[in-house]
Amino acid sequence: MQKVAQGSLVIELDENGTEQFYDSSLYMAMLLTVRRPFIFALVLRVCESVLDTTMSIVTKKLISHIASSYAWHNANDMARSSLSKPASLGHGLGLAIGLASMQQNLIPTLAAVLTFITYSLSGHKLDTATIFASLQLFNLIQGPLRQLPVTFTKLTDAYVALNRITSILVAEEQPETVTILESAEFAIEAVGDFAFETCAPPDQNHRGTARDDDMPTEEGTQVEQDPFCLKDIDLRIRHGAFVCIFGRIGTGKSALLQGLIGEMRQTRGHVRFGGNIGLVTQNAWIQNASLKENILFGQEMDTSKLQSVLQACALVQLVKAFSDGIDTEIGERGINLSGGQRSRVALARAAYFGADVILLDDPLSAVDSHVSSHLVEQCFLGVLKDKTRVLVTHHLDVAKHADLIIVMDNGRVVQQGSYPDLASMPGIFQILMQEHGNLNEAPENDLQNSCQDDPGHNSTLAPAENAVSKLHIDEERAKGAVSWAVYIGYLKGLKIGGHVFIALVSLILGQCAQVGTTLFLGFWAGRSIPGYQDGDYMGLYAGFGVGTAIFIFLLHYHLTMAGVRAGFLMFQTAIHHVLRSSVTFHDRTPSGRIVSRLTKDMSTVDDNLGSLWSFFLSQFLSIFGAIALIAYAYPYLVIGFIPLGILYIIFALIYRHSFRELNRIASVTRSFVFQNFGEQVTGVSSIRAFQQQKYFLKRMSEAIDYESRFIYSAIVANRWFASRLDMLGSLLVLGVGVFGVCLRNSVSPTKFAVAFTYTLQTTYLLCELSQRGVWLEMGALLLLI
Ligand SMILES: Nc1ncnc2c1ncn2[C@@H]1O[C@H](COP(=O)(O)OP(=O)(O)OP(=O)(O)O)[C@@H](O)[C@H]1O
Repeated sequence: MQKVAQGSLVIELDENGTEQFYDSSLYMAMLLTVRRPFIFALVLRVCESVLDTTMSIVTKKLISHIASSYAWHNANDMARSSLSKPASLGHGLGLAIGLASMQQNLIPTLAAVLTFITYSLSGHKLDTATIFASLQLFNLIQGPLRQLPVTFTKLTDAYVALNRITSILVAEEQPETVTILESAEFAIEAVGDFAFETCAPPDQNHRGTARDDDMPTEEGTQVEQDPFCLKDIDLRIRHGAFVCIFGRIGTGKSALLQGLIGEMRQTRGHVRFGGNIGLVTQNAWIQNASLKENILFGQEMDTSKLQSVLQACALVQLVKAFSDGIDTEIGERGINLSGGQRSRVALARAAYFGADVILLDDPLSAVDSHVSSHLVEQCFLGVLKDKTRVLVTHHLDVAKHADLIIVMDNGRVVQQGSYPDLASMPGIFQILMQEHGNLNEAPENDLQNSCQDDPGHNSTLAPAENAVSKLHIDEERAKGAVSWAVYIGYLKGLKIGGHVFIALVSLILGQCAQVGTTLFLGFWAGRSIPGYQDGDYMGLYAGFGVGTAIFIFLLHYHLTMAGVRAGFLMFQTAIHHVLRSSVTFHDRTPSGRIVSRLTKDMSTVDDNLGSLWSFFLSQFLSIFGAIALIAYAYPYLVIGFIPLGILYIIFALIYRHSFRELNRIASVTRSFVFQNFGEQVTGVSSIRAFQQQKYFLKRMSEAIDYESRFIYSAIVANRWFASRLDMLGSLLVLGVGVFGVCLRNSVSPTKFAVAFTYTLQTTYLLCELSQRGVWLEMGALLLLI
């Protein structure tokens, strides 16, 4: 005798029978199993491709399109054309997932059918002990078999992710070309050549424009194809100097600042700063945080310093205009500021930071002459007067205040010197001065006006009466359970009723066929159908097996098709709405949140909803089948189900509530991670220039930790529930075992075997059912948001 022990179950099998049985069953099971990983790999590839396409559409095309042009009018066409590729992939995906899911569910049934037929054909007699002991073994391998493709998928997933991450990890790192030396003789010493790695995208490329208008040259046309270079740079700027950089557009003024801070590849020479650096970029970078956090930038709060910076940067009026004052959320998470306001906030950040060298890339471009004069007077020549300031600007009226003027042309410094020298010297600077008229007249009045009008002179920061209230929308988080109306709306709205109906019918028939198969095995073992020979039993049993296979295929195919169709329709609708929604919506909804919704959350709906439904429904019916079979064997045992059922409901309710809420919060916090990441990528040059990498890395890891906290709590909730279900399952098995022993004389071994087999199965199914039920609700929840 050989003992096969699994948990509390010990099955005793006859040695000959066991070997024969193992031979036939293992070959069948292996035959069916080895094909599965390949199908799953195929499905995975298709999924990856769909997800990649979708991600690129959402992040690159749509969101950037929305942000840049708000082109609502052709939103429909765009959504349709953008989605045509994923939509065509969807049908193949439906079929592949349908087949894969069918295989997964079919294998235990088919393996059992083929095994018993093979066993019988090889001249062995099927009896109750062999049938139900082997059925039990099939049930036992069912769990690992289900896990196998999941594990394989996860492994492939990890492999794909690793490949992608590797390409980022092995990417060339930016060399530290910038040296900061407090004791250096000059505030900035830059000697050498610099080059961009690639050509600028057409919309950023000024070179054509500048040359076409002014000096079209052969050189200009040729340079178009090569990345822009700065050549023969030789700058030595003394501490505390105010330097202005002038030149026509696209001549390399901003590039010079980028070269200095190491954002261009240095092909020759060196850059040395005599103190720490502050930077204001041309497109001012604003964090999704409060106005105060944007200005403080991780520094200690100093109220009087903040007041003077706000006043110098002409921000007092702005602060007073908000009811939350300096604590108002700005950027994507709050109020969107105008270009001029953004650059003044960035300027205030640089001024508050207290860096020794401040690089200012055209902060005056988006402000009128009135505010410009205020900034020059109060900020550049005021609070920053002791710092080394390098200002790129087209405002030639600032030139007279400069200690040093640098003129750029075609990536070279063509002139440098004091204002009187350059103004009297023939050259580009003189031409620019002539083109812009005599600039010595205007600013005086402007300056006076600015001082009178500017609320900066009123030092109080209390909100004005007509202050704008906070516009920041906290990410909504639906509460409570998902109502049936949502599910019905989902079915109606997505026009998948036909698929769902066929799936339900197939499910019921498939379940009947499955239970029938088990019962029929009992009849076969007892030879209880009069006039039936072994061949008849075999034929009918095979018929049951094929019937089950067909119904399972129909179930999974139709549910997957419904899921895929629903997924694409929802995605199309979501994209359509995002494109058609008002400017206010986009002003107030962070793009990180939209990207999170349209990618991660949509992919959860795509990947899981269809298969979750099919698992949920089939397991629900399996449990009914199992209870019916147990009731058939031991009607009195059903009474014992009642207290266990009550306990199960209590545990399930507690679990469902916490698991659902934890996942909801995790989904909301995930948006912050996306937001944080997007924000830091946009502001990477500022972060590097200010040397704030550590501070931002810390913020990012805090955001990830915060999200993980809820994910781990959800996993703990899962284990809590699973352990309680294990306990209930063990009680159920104990009950059936005790009944089996007590009623051994009145109940046939076949009946006991059927009841025992299904009791063990029910335990596993109950656990799966509850967990998938909650996941299903989570999927439905995503539809609400
Ligand atoms: N990130 C980049 N990558 C590659 N090339 C770039 C990049 N940024 C700018 N360029 C190229 O460098 C040239 C100089 O651009 P830059 O921004 O320095 O001009 P600018 O003198 O500051 O013009 P403007 O006055 O309009 O700001 C551009 O014509 C463009 O082709």
